[in-house]
This record gives sequence, structure tokens and C-alpha cells, in this order.
Amino acid sequence: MYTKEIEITLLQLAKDLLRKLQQKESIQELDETLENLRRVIIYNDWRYYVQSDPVLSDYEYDQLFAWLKELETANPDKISADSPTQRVALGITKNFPTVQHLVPMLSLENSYNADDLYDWDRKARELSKLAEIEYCIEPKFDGASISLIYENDKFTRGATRGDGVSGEDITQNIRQIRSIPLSANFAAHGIQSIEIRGEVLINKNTFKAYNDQRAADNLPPLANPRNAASGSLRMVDPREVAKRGLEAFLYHMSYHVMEDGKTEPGEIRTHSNTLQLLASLGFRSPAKEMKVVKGIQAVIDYVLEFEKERDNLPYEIDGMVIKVNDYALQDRLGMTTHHPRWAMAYKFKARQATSKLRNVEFQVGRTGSITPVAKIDPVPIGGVTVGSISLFNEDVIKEKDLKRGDTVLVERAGDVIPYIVKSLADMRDGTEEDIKFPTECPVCNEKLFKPEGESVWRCTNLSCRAQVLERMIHFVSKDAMDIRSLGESNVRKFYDLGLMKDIPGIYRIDFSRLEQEGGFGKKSLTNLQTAIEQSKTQPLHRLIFGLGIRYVGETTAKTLANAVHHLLDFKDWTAEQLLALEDIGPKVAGSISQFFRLDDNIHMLQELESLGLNLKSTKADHPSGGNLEGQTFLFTGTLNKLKRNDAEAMVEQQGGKILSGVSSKLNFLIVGDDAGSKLEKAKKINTIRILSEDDFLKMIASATPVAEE
Ligand SMILES: NC(=O)c1ccc[n+]([C@@H]2O[C@H](COP(=O)([O-])OP(=O)(O)OC[C@H]3O[C@@H](n4cnc5c(N)ncnc54)[C@H](O)[C@@H]3O)[C@@H](O)[C@H]2O)c1
Ligand SMILES: [Zn+2]
Repeated sequence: MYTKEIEITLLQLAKDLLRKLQQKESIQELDETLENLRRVIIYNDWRYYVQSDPVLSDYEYDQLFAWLKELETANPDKISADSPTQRVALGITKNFPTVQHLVPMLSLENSYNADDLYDWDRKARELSKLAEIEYCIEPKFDGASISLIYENDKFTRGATRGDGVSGEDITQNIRQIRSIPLSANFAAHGIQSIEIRGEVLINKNTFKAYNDQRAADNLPPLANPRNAASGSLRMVDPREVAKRGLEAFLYHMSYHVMEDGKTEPGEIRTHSNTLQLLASLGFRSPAKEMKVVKGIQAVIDYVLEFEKERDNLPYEIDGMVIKVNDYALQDRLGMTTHHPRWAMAYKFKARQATSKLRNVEFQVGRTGSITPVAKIDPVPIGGVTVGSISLFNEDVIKEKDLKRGDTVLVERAGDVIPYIVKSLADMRDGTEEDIKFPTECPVCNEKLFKPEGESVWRCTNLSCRAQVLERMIHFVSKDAMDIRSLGESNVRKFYDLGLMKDIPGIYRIDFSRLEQEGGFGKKSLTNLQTAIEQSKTQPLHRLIFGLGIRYVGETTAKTLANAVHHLLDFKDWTAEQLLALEDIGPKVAGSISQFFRLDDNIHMLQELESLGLNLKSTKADHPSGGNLEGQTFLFTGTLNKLKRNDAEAMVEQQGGKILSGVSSKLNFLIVGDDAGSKLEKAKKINTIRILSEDDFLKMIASATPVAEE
């Protein structure tokens, strides 16, 4: 879409514009400035919404956007139909069908300080001719907006905001979110159908775990929970969505139709009433978090007070939203093409700071990955002092245009690990130096290797000292073999003393020599020896996790441990067999097969077994029931590969149950050729998953449900 050169020009342009804005330089060329602002904003929209990788801070972006609006307001004849001010947002992909919103989903106007709020209130009072306005204040959830339709009390459609007019139909994914009821008693209020709006978000813990996973892959973290939420909502497989632990707050009724002969419910005359109504119907609304106040001063007091509590919330908010509470007054104030005039976002200050980039160190991980780590002059951000920041891979250094000696913008959103947003190239004085990525391993001097299409350089020398050490440190760590007294510093010390040189060496430590070396009390040596001895009986999944196979985390380790009787059985497994296991994709399967293909690894495992470690799965063959326990099935039409009786027996063997007809109790309908009325009936019940014979076979193979088409 954009070439590298154009991207650089546009970034330069953005910086020039921001500088002009800051120095309040008067503009000579109106047309050119308008054109430049539009190009820069359109580019940054693309970075933000499509690439999920913004290069400007939100604050900078908002300043440019506000400037464009200001110029257009002063020169209405210059507004072009394709100006970014004339639409809401980008963000439709080809993965989902597009659906129209009943009412457009607009953006919000932004404010960053009390003055903006005073101005806004003054305008609202002038327009309404009221001396004082009642406002409702609620958190501005940092997530992705959704629009839901309920008809006759049933949830029938869920969509993303998309471009505001139409969004993506993500009904199946929305159904995975536990806090969204699949039916609600709107009928009790005479409402026949309704469109409601809200925000899907990822709580802080889940977001952190997600970014930790990315860091393990040497990928830069997602900049904010909003990207994570909107990405999760648009995953192709609803089962994956279910795993992301999404939550939703609903805060707006955009449209409703009353049942014949029913009148508008008296209880929904204000915004705060709506929040209470939604809560009473089983939705999570900000009814508890909201506050209704009179006059703008009370608004300002409340937002400042709330900002202090920001870190104590389980989810991220990026500000507060202030809404005119009375619906009649909202209607009188109306809206622009971009935002309603009756609402205003008050954005909190981003947790950013600038510092000097002093040096970049290159660390070797246990899989040989080389991670550049920036050393900056320590700065406090959001309550912690930051001095070291991972840069993940070489591309990050290039993309952010980092040089030694640069002033850099650092951000730390909530509890997330800090990251460098960008360098401030304007502040260079010519003494900055390029950062050269090493071509050889900084520890063992092996030539570094980077597979085609990857961004991470690796040292491929398996006996590289750094890797061996990191592997041992991982092996003994708490979540792996949990050998308490053998922490990181002891591993390094013993290695340097020549007491152990690899993982099996841990079980061969010469304790009499260690005693002679001194530095350890008798008691601590006995403790260490016992801890090492005890670790031999750790369950298999801990050993598997401890081996540090790339992409094999604790969950995958458990799956693997349950799949075999003996760890070395994996020697004979094909990648296809691995792929049939729950949650194992091609990348993971590839890495596992590679591990078990290497003779060195097999020898190491044999050695560990001969040293007394447990390599057997402790799981009984088939404990109670099977993996389909509690699930119900029905077959219809002619099956091609299986006999009906055999297929039914397979279900029952795995603990599943066969039903005689289609009802809401049915979980899976397996459809063969020439299926008739059962299929038609099942299509009308949203909770039934319809599978082909092949889907069913795959499901039996892995004994996990597969997604519907
Ligand atoms: N850094 C960049 O390059 C860049 C580029 C594009 C956009 N952006 C940022 O994105 C913003 C525009 O995004 P946007 O259009 O989603 O607007 P927004 O984030 O300013 O606010 C509107 C959104 O807030 C959400 N929201 C959360 N809680 C709400 C509540 N209680 N009531 C109502 N709405 C609530 C809704 O999803 C709504 O769509 C810009 O202001 C800018 O900060 C940044
Ligand atoms: Zn090396």
C-alpha cells in the first residue's frame, strides 16, 4: 500500500506539521496544509486500524485531526468528501460478511484538559439555553466497539463498528462472550427489537499474558488492549475467541421498535436510566461506575478523581466519557457527521516519557534467539523506573529508526512491559551512531542465522554457552522441574566451576567436590541434593515444559504428556499426528517434530531416564468417560465413509450421547448426503453446530469439537 520511501516522507511531514502547530507558525499555503494534513491522517489511520502499529502517539494524532477540523470549519468550501473528518474509521476486513448498522456508529470528540470541557459545556448551554446541564460520566473502556441486535428477546446479530455505517458480522464470535446474554427480557418493557452498543475488552491479566506470549516469540507487544480486543473479536475460529476471555460493557441503546400497541417505556428518559435498565436485564453496563452530576465543574472533579483510581481497575480505560444525561436534550443538540454533540471523551494522559538511548545489548536466549535490549537513562513511568527495554528483533530497530544517543519516547501502558514508541529524530545533533546488529553470536562467535521470512536472528550452535545456560536455568525453574535451591546464579556458578555442563549434568553433580569448593553450608548442600533427587519424579508435563522446546508452553506440555505413554514415543510421531492434538498448530507441530528428530535430544532423554527421571505419562489410559463427555450428537443423511452404527459407537466410546431428534439439547448435527428436514430444523437453532462427515472424523481423531463453517 505504501512504499518505504513514502512512509518516511509522510512521517517527516507529520513531524513538520506538529512542529508548526507547536510553534503556532502561521500557515501560508492553506490548500497545501489541508492536503498534507489529510495525507498524514489517512496514513496514520492505516497504521493504526489496519496495521495495528501506530507510529504517532494518540495525542499527536488527535492534535493533527483537531487542526484539520479547525481549518475546515473556518473554510467550509474546502471540505472534500474524502477528508478523514467526513467518516468515522477504517477497519473492515474481508474475513466476515458486511452488515449495515441500523444507526451509524459515530466516534467521540476528544478533550485533554479542563479548558476543553469548559468550552464544550459553554457551547452546549448556549445551544440549549439552559443555565446548567446534567451530565452522566462513565469510564472510556479501551476496547473495540460492538453493536448487538435483539429481536423478540433473542440475540440475533453482532457486528463490529467497521466504518461506522456498516460493520463485520461477527455474531458467532460474540456468542462466545460470557457477559453477553443470548436472550434478555426486553418484552417486559414492551420492546420488540433493539440495537444496543458497547465495548468488548480484554482485562489486564489476559492482555499481559497475551503480550508475554508475543515477547516469547520475539515479537513486539501489542500497543494497547484495544488492538488485542479487536483482533480477538475478528478471529476466524469462534473456539479461539472463546479462549481469549473477552468481556463486554454495554452502554448505549441506539434504536428500538416497540411491540404493537405498546408505548415508550417511561424508565428510559435519560442515559443513566438506560444503563440501569441494561443492568437489570442481565447486561454488564457501567451502572456501578457511572456518576450523574450537575454542571461541568462537578464533571471535572470526578474525572480527575477517577483517573487516580485507574490502576486499580481490572481493565484498561483511556479516559472518561461525559454524556448529556437527558435524551430530549441530546436530540436537541444533535450530531455532526463525525460525532454526537452531546458526548465528549476526556482522555487521560498517556503514560509516556522521553529518555536517552545509551546502548543496545544483545542477549542470547535458550533457543538461540538474539534479543536486542535497549539501555536507557532510567526514567520513572507510571510508578516504576525503567532502564532496560527489550527491542525484540532487528526489524524493530529499523522500523523505529533507533540510533545510539537518540532521544526516545517510552510508553508503559498499565502493567504492560514498557516499550519504545519511537525515536525523536528532530532532536538529533549529529553525534548519534547507527546500531549495528551483530553477524556473530556475542557469546560463542557462531555466525548468526535468520530463516527466510522470519525477523529473529539465531545462534544455531546448540552447545553455545549462553544457550546451554539459559536451557538449564529454564529446566530448573519453578514452572518446570522446580528445583528450588538451584536458581539462576547457582546454575551459572556450577557451570563455571565445571560441575555440570548440560541438563543431565544436573543429576551428576559431584557433591563432594562442591563441598570442597566451599561457599556452601552442609545443610544447604543436603537440601539441594534432596531437591534434585525429588525432581526426578515430577510429572511428565513438567519435564516436557522444562526441555524448552520452542513454542511449547505449559498448556501444550500437558497436552503432549497426555498423548503418549512414554515421552520417547514422540520419536515415531508424524507432524500430522501432532496436528490432530488439541491446540497444536503447524508452527508448534513443526518445532516438536524437529526436537524429536535430533539424535542429541534423544540421547539426552535416554540419559535422563537412565539417571532415574520419570519419562512415563502418569495419566491412566482412559479415565472417566472420554473427551466428548456431556456432548450430544445426531446423524442425518447418508454417510460416505462410515456406517451409521459405527459412527454412533465412536461417539459413545468417547463419552458422547446420541439423541433421537433435533432440539435445543442437541450440540452437534453430523450431515451426510441428501439431508432433509433435520438439517433445516437445526439451522434455526443457533446453538447447534453443524458438521460434515469429515469434520466429524477430525473431531473424533482429536476428540475436540471443531468449529462450524
Ligand atoms: N496514534 C495514531 O496514529 C492514531 C491513528 C488513528 C486513531 N488514533 C486514535 O484513535 C482515536 C479515534 O478512535 P475512535 O474513533 O475509536 O475514537 P475514540 O477512541 O476517541 O472514542 C470513541 C470510541 O470510544 C469507545 N468507548 C469506550 N467507552 C465508551 C463509553 N462509555 N461510551 C461511548 N463510547 C465509548 C467507543 O468504542 C467509541 O467508538 C483517535 O482519537 C486517536 O486517539 C490514533
Ligand atoms: Zn552462540
